Amino acid sequence: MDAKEVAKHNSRESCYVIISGSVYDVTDVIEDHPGGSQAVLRWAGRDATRAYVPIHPSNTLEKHLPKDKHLGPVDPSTVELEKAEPEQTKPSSQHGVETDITVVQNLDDIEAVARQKVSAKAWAYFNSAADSLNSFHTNRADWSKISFRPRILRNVARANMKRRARLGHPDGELCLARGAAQSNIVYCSSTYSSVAHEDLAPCFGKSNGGALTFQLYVPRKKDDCERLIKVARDLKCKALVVTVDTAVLGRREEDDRYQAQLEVDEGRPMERTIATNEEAEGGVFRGVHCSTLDWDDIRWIKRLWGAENGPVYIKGVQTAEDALLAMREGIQGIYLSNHGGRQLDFAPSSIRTLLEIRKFCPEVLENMEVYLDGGVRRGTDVVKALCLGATAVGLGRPFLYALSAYGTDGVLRAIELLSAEIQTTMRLMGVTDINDLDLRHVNTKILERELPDELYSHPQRPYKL
Ligand SMILES: Cc1cc2nc3c(=O)[nH]c(=O)nc-3n(C[C@H](O)[C@H](O)[C@H](O)COP(=O)(O)O)c2cc1C
Repeated sequence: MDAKEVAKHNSRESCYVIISGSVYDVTDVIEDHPGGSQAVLRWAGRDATRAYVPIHPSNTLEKHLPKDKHLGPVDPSTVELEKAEPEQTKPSSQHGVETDITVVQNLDDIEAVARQKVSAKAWAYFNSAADSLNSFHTNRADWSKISFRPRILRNVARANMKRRARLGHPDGELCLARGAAQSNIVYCSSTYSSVAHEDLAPCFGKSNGGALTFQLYVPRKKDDCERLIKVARDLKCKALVVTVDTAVLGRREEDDRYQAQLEVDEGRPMERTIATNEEAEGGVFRGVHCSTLDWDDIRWIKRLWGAENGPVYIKGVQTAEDALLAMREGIQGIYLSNHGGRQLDFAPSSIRTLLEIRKFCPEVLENMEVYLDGGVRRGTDVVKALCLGATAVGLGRPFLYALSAYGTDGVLRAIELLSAEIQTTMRLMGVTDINDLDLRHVNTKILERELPDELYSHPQRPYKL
């Protein structure tokens, strides 16, 4: 096909794109695209290879686009070369000098290297958070409201760091999976992993450690949901982690601003659809996830997954009430998270939610696995979470940064640094076994003062869980 012919199909009504020398009719999938319709329409009638390839698993088109929409090769002599996006790559430091991996001493150092290395587009995506960034900043600030109560004169020459944990949350790429497997860490692969799930699974072969779990964004169509759960089951993922805090997508302004400016610079301003929910259709608002998701759906998902395949966890719990409801529903574990501050602004940090659970329904901690993430950057953060009863913690951005800065080596370095910090913290607290960490070892008074006095209740309108 001639590229001029492709260029005619440049609208919502008829949308062709060129990817790696082939033409595809993507008209029918515009509305279902996880990045929103604009992400596709931006490339309507054009060569989308450079935008598409880095973030999609290689088999995506085969899997999601019917064969009759694969329109065959484009005549290469008719394709105009697309201008490279500005700032696609940057020197590794302001002075153009590589920072050796041995120089980075903590996760913030790694983030600083990544910031220098990644494209402006990637930075905007990784770093962005909702609205005024309050949740994002609180996630880090709340850790400093808890202090330790160290004990002295204990022999800490040996420290046991092993703990039975079934879930963590580094975000998903092949290097992350390899790093997790090598370091015996649980890896939770995103629904939108840019590496096919089938390619991640072998990293967790018999001779390796760690475990693969599957994060599920519930799509609006039931059969899409069934298909995803089947993928997770077929790959023998050890747990299903259902993300429940994305009924609508938070507004990540840094990311949106970056994209919009790019369009303006290229003379193609975006459609002004952002603030309205007029596109909402079939129970979906701003985004592609199911906006009608409720406890009935969770029951359905649990049945579909099957108890014999491992636990189902829900990710995005932000109150004691919902933790209690999850327990009553017989959910095996909850994952306290505000999505790294990317969803609701002014959401509680997960450590605050954990403290709230301790205060109002400590039985949750006896009966369920409780994971958390958000702003975990130091071994001291991890130790505080464990003292308060978390089963394990997850990290999002730090591993994206580690991967961006140094590939798999960066992931291993980040794990090494964090692990060393945890050990040092434990020893300086006089603790030799990670399983001995408990409430005795922390002072939570400052953060406790900021918790509600009670779960809201009104004489005429009694509180409904
Ligand atoms: C770039 C990026 C992509 C993310 N993608 C997903 C996702 O696909 N599914 C999900 O449940 N959470 C996703 N999250 C949220 C993370 O799983 C995690 O909850 C959060 O990043 C933890 O906060 P932290 O980045 O401060 O460690 C994403 C976060 C970032 C920064």
